[in-house]
Formats: sequence, structure tokens, C-alpha cells
Amino acid sequence: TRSTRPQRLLKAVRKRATRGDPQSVISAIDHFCRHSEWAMNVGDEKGSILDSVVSELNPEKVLELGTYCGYSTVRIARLLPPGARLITLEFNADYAAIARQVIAWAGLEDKIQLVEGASEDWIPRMKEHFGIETFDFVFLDHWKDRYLPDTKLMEDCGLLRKGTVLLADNVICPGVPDYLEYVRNSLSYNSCYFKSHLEYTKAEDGLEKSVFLG
Ligand SMILES: Nc1ncc2ncn(CCCCCNC(=O)c3cc(-c4ccc(F)cc4)cc(O)c3O)c2n1
Ligand SMILES: [Mg+2]
Repeated sequence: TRSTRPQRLLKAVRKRATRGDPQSVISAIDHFCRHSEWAMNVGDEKGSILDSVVSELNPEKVLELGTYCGYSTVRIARLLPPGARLITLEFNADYAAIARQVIAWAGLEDKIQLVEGASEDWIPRMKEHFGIETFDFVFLDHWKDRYLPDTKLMEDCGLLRKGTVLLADNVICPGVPDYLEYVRNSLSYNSCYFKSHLEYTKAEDGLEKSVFLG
């Protein structure tokens, strides 16, 4: 049967990127998405904003919601200090299988734990299952109607501490109006918007950075 887009994306990584070189994996995926087939990776323009937030924060414990093919997983993990850990949740088994191979090609598997399942099922189990106290950085890029309930769930599970940074993708396109309204009006967050574009297009999109105040 016909291959899937994630399978073709992985093929492009293997063809163009150098094993063990995360930057070449990132460039290969961006090239594939610009010149062959659009895919819903955070992309190079928003990815540069993601890089600057991660580099400034130097987080030890990172949670990513929504792995897809592992593009942002690789972007984040390549910047983490030794000993830092990234847990990434992916609901779709086919995407997870591709992401594992993209992460392995980048040589970053030691820093990354990919968990297959739904965020709402795994967030309550982070402490007992992964020995996580709190996260330093959370990247939200999964179902857009789960950003708000999962943020409240992370608060309720005590997974956020004073200074934890939430960075949310797609706050304009496809959009997360209920989440934006919450983080921008809650006294528990300092929130700011980084205007950008939907990956590989001219449409407006952006990232919302929200610092939890405890
Ligand atoms: N609960 C739970 N737990 C864990 C999970 N793991 C995966 N999922 C399901 C996530 C399914 C993919 C989410 N991402 C997007 O839908 C997305 C879409 C666009 C986009 C598309 C078409 C357009 F015309 C314009 C923009 C662009 C983006 O950058 C996006 O990130 C989970 N859910
Ligand atoms: Mg996204």
C-alpha cells in the first residue's frame, strides 16, 4: 500500500541527514516540508523562537505534548545540558514509530523518553511512573482542545513550580482561544505572545510563552 507522509519524511531524513547530527535532521525535515510535502512540524521560523526559549531556560526536566515525527523533540533535546531529560507523549502509534527512528538518527535517544498514549492518561502518572517532581519546561503541540484541560491537570498534579515555562504552538492557527484566554487572564501566569507564521507558510501563527507564578 502507499506509504504515509511520516514514512516519506523519515526516508528524506535518512537520505539527506547525517546520523548523529541533529541539525542535519532538522534541516532535512524542513527541506522535505518546504519542497516536497507540508507537515505539521513547528518548523524553522517558530523553531528558532523555541530554540531561544530553551537556550535561555536550560531546563533539566522537559515535557512535550504531541511528538508527531519528532522534529521539535530533536530541536529541544539537542540544546539540553548533559543529564537533562525530555519526556514526549504521542497518541498515534504510527507517528511514534517514525519519531523513534528520527530521534535515533539524530543520536538523541539517551535524552528522550517517548511515551505512547494520551496526555490526559499520562500526566497524572508522571510522578509515580517517571519519578518526576516538577517540570522546568513544557512544550504544548498536541490536540488544540487539550491545551487548557491538560494545563489545569498539570497544575492539579503539582507538576508545575514557580518559574515553570509553558510554550504553546499554534495559538493562532489552528488556534487555542480558551487556553489563551486562561493564561493571559490568570493571576498564576505571566504570558507573552511571539508572533510568527504557520510552519512553511505565510499564514500568521505564533507561540505563547507563559511562566507559572505558583
Ligand atoms: N491528548 C493527546 N495526547 C497525546 C497526543 N499526541 C498526539 N496527539 C494528537 C495531536 C494531533 C496533532 C496536533 N497538532 C495539530 O493538530 C497541528 C495542526 C496544524 C495545522 C493543520 C492544518 C492546517 F490547515 C493548519 C495548521 C499545525 C500544527 O502545528 C499542529 O500542531 C495527542 N493528543
Ligand atoms: Mg504545532
